[in-house]
Amino acid sequence: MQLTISPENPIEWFALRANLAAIPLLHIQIMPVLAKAVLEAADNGVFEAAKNGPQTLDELVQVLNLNPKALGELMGLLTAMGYFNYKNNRFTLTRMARRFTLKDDPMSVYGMMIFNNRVVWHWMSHLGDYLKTGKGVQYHDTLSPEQWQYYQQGMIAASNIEAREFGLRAPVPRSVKSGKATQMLDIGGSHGQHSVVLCKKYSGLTSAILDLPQAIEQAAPLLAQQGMGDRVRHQSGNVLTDDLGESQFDFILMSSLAHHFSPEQNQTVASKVAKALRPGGVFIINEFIRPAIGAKPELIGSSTDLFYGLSSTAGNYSIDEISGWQQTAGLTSPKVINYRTVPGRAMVIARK
Ligand SMILES: C[S@@+](CC[C@H](N)C(=O)[O-])C[C@H]1O[C@@H](n2cnc3c(N)ncnc32)[C@H](O)[C@@H]1O
Repeated sequence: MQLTISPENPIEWFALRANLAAIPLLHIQIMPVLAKAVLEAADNGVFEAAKNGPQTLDELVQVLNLNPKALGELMGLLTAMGYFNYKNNRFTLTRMARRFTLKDDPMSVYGMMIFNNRVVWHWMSHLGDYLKTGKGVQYHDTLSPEQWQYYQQGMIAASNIEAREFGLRAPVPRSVKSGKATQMLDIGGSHGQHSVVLCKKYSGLTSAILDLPQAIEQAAPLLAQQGMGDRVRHQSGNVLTDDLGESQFDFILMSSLAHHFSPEQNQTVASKVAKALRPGGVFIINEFIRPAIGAKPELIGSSTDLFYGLSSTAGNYSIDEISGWQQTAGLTSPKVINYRTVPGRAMVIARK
């Protein structure tokens, strides 16, 4: 996906064509303000305050206890960005804002906004150091319990967008469909959304979510809300150091974890997975994909690549790299399913 600048009149069109528009000013002055405005709006309850209908600025000021001048500026920007409509002195949430910013919508990214505002935003000032040293924040080693909570809530919000499509399109072994195969392993599965959609779809399937103890402490209440009981349960551990056993699982998923690991670590995990799968079993690596060198640059794949470098010293990988780990581990029939709902993201699938 590309974010493009689209001219609204012939003069702007001409300025762009004639290379007179200072595009870097948009990136350095406008875009950081846009991002932070949305994050602070969510964190200060601005979207929630308009949930039940149109609000005047005065009404918002009173409910939110914010400075009238500053909130007026914020509301103007949020309106320009398409989060609110303004008519008869009142602000009304747009359809887009209602779907994605309110806490209780199933597609909401609210948790991600809080994680980004309270935790991730501070990492950005580390980018210059990262460029010099190549060493990222390594946040899995440093988060406080409160930050782990924002992280897990952020992850469930991010996965809400793709979980439905994952459930519809993830290929499982025939034995799972027929109810004969029963065991799934969800590596770094956190909140368990991916396991939950599959276990709801295939009534014979149960899933173990392998994650770090600090993550499980905060993710357990999120999983409990799904009401899956023992069919989807947490298993405390570390995939880099734990043995995954032999011929135990029919289906193994690793979603959004490969980008935190080096290629060598991913190869180690793929080899453990190959051993832990039963014959005919399926291994899916679910990831944002880095466009192959020489391919058309793509904004989501490229920006998440830099972001995962900054946050975990790793990054995105190409389809070839990911399927290479699977094949080196002895798995076959690599196949790719590109998400329709999340641009730049794919399931890379292999079988034993
Ligand atoms: C970015 S989140 C992805 C969560 C979920 N799989 C998803 O797709 O939404 C990465 C998860 O991997 C876990 N994790 C990180 N390092 C791990 C390790 N060495 N072993 C197991 N889990 C790990 C984190 O605690 C976190 O819950």
